[in-house]
Amino acid sequence: MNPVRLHATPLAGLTLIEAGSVSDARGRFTRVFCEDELHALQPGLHFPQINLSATRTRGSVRGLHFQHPPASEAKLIRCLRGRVFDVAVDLRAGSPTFLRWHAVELDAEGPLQVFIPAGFAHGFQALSDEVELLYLHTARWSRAHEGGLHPADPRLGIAWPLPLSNLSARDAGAAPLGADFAGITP
Ligand SMILES: Cc1cn([C@H]2C[C@H](O)[C@@H](COP(=O)(O)OP(=O)(O)O[C@H]3O[C@H](C)C(=O)[C@H](O)[C@H]3O)O2)c(=O)[nH]c1=O
Repeated sequence: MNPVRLHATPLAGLTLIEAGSVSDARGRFTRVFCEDELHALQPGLHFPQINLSATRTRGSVRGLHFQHPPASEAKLIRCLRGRVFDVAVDLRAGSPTFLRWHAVELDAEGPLQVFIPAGFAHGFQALSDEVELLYLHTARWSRAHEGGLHPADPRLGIAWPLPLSNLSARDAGAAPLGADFAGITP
């Protein structure tokens, strides 16, 4: 099996994971997560909740979401079907890259996954129809601690590849970031 490779990004802790896989005449076997291999990302990495979303139409956007402390969460994201423009925004109070975003294209055929540390907001745009995304969460979902940003928030300036579509009422109604927003301490 090809070894897993970790790639840093300009946002400290946000890491691209080139998952280990082996291909043969039958197809491909991919190791999505291994405690030992990904210990370097976060000691004691543990995922009490795993979610799966299916998005039907190209251009649809889900997010940007995060959870406030004490329910702040890191996420490991894997595209299982189609292709997405996956975005993480640094919300960590005092971070030198506060409110900066970074995006990566993930697709079901490639080895790339992304690890998003606690303190980041996450969202994605479907670049194909029929997208499925797998999320491994380091915290349980807590409606009381949910936070959200509008994907078109002018303070973020995210360069989405396609016109935004199919936002949920929650995402479309997300309040713009106030000038006084100082971030979260995960
Ligand atoms: C996350 C979650 C949600 N829910 C309920 C809440 C809503 O009634 C429904 C859909 O949740 P939401 O509209 O937040 O789903 P998305 O807009 O697809 O958000 C997801 O996609 C973006 C990109 C993310 O990063 C979030 O982690 C993830 O929540 O499931 C649950 O019951 N359990 C859960 O763990």
